[in-house]
Amino acid sequence: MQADKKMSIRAEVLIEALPYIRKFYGKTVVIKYGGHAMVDDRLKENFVLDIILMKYIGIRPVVVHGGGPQITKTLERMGIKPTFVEGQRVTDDETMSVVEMVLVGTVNKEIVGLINSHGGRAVGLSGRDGDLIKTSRMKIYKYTGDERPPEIIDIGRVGKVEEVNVEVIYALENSGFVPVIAPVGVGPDGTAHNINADLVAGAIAGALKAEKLILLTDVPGVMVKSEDGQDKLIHSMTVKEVDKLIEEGIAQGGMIPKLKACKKALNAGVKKAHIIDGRVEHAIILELLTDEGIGTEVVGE
Ligand SMILES: Nc1ncnc2c1ncn2[C@@H]1O[C@H](COP(=O)(O)OP(=O)(O)O)[C@@H](O)[C@H]1O
Ligand SMILES: CC(=O)N[C@@H](CCC(=O)OP(=O)(O)O)C(=O)O
Repeated sequence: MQADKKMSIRAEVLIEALPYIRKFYGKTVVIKYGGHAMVDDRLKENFVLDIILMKYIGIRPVVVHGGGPQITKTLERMGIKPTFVEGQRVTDDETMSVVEMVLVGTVNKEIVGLINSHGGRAVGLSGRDGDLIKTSRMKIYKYTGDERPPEIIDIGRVGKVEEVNVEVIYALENSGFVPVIAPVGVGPDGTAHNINADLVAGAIAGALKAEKLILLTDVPGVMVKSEDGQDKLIHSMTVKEVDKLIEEGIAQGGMIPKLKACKKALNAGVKKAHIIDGRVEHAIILELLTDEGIGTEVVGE
């Protein structure tokens, strides 16, 4: 390709981004960075560059990260077998200390370190800092029959988000920092609760009335089996369809909290939520600043 042609394509790409930059200038975008999308160093670097770019063009990114696979690996090394119910980790006291150590001590610091060493300004915190995320103990109801009351399954020290103290986030943003939040909450007795990171991201996006919630994961989006048995990507769905996908068993395991997070965020006033493939290089920028749009978008009714 000729050099001048190459230059003009580059210029076109930048110009294509202009309406999106204008649209999202000054707006908050909550990004959930899932543990499965933290695959290798190159992808991690692409992720932090996207966050830094967003910040420099005037968007207000708030990062919530996961680290489920990293917690599981540490537990297995210690000889503890991980158990999940509806995508939530059953968390006893010993598991809780591993969760906090891995999420707050390792994963959070790695992301903050990467953003800062690439020219951004990030501050890491967990939901216990400044009482950012207040939680109660989550109960899971299992319905066993029409007539019978539901069985309540105890999954231990797992938190349900009750309140987000947005002042903590505003304080950091107003000083030019990108908040990077680990999904650990504080219960009424001051002890730590483990919270699914998707649900934290949904609650924070809702509390901030964010423009967008973007959930990065390891699949192209929400998939459904088509008649020929192939997995097909759902490009767009409304918040009304979320419960149906869960009830019909189309969305399972880790996809359940993602869809619930999208629903919660949209019901709280967030304009759009996206479930996208974090294994695609620069997935956030592709979603935010190009005409293409990737993954599944969830919109209001
Ligand atoms: N209908 C569905 N479409 C896509 N993925 C689904 C669906 N149902 C269940 N899943 C599972 O959800 C997983 C994503 O959730 P999770 O493993 O918690 O990822 P993360 O660590 O990124 O939060 C996928 O890898 C897939 O196995
Ligand atoms: C209660 C609960 O399940 N908490 C999650 C928190 C981390 C998380 O959500 O990480 P991903 O987003 O990478 O899956 C866990 O212990 O795995």
